[in-house]
Amino acid sequence: MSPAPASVSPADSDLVRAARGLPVSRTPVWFMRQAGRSLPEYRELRAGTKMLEACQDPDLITEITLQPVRRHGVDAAIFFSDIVLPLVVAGIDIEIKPGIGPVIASPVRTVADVDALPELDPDALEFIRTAVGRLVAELGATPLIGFAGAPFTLATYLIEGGPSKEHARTKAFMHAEPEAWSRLLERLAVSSSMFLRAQVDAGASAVQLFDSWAGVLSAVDYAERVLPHSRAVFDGLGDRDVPRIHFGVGTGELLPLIGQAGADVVGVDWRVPLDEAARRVGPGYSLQGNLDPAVLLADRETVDREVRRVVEQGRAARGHVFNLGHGVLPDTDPGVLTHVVELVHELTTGRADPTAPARAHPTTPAR
Ligand SMILES: Cc1c2[nH]c(c1CCC(=O)O)Cc1[nH]c(c(CCC(=O)O)c1C)Cc1[nH]c(c(CCC(=O)O)c1C)Cc1[nH]c(c(C)c1CCC(=O)O)C2
Repeated sequence: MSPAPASVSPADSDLVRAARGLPVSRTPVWFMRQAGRSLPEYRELRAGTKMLEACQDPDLITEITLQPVRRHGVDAAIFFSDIVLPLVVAGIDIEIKPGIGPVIASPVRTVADVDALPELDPDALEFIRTAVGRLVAELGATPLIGFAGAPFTLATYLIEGGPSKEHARTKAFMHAEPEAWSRLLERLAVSSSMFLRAQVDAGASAVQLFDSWAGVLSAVDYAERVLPHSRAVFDGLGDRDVPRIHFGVGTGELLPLIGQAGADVVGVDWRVPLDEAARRVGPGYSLQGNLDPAVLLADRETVDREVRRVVEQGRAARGHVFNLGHGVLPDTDPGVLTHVVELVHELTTGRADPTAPARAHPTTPAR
């Protein structure tokens, strides 16, 4: 692991600088779902504790968040929690079932269901502030990314009752009950924003808003019925000076819009190469992504080739935060993640001049 130099503060880290389009010492790397999933030390620590209980225990949150930073030397920690956590704290009956995802006991199907949703009390987020405070003290110069779920993606879980491929009930509700839809998303924006503020006020150095399933929408529906509510989440941060990352899967058609929600960084999945993504998002945004997580299951030569391609294509962006195009798959060998961090650092160290040729043969030892 190669920790950031002690003299650098998280606010001046490569992650924050890349997010703002400022020069970096090397391309920063972190992985969505780096905590949990593939790490044996995570499975050991989590054994016997339900996911949503772990997310409310400051000791477990702190330790699980730190595990991938220690092991991989990533350039950022992501707060260990879940997008549904604010809803759970508000009193909605949700369980995260292993291998499935969030399951809602009483799905939101009617206008009355929307109006009956409980509100989140900011005082109930004290454990979040405690955990973030501890983490920031432990992390030193490594930035902590706070996160929340975007209103649309949260609405899909509430309306479908659990994970879904088509999101048909969600889209039907959006079209059939436009007023209740907008009330639902407004309320979700309030709780996601509160969740983000709790993390930032306790010391998180950047935030990511996950609109994982926004890619199922047309650009028109997204622009009219979803984007304003995502913008409300970011607006709720007021003048808190932290970079804002906004990510969704399958958002190729939405890339020109995603940034307009108020992002500094647009997260891109593997479907659109980063040089093309840079054209689609337009000037004024950095990019995050976009190695296909499935590539990490391939041989080392393939991994290296794809990492190099992403690094090269990322040079088209104002700033590049290296990441996967979606979360780490559970079967991923943690050793490969560590290798990717090392390779990206090696390929980009001392490459302040983006036109300089990449080294053909990195010295990273084979597995
Ligand atoms: C859609 C979504 C959810 N949760 C999240 C999203 C957006 C990101 C994305 O698109 O992947 C966000 C999330 N969930 C989790 C984190 C922690 C930080 C990190 O990224 O490392 C983050 C940022 C922990 C988690 N969230 C979950 C786990 C696995 C549960 C476990 O370890 O028992 C973890 C570590 C559970 C979860 N929670 C959710 C799903 C779909 C699942 C997967 C179920 C499974 O595959 O087991 C909802």
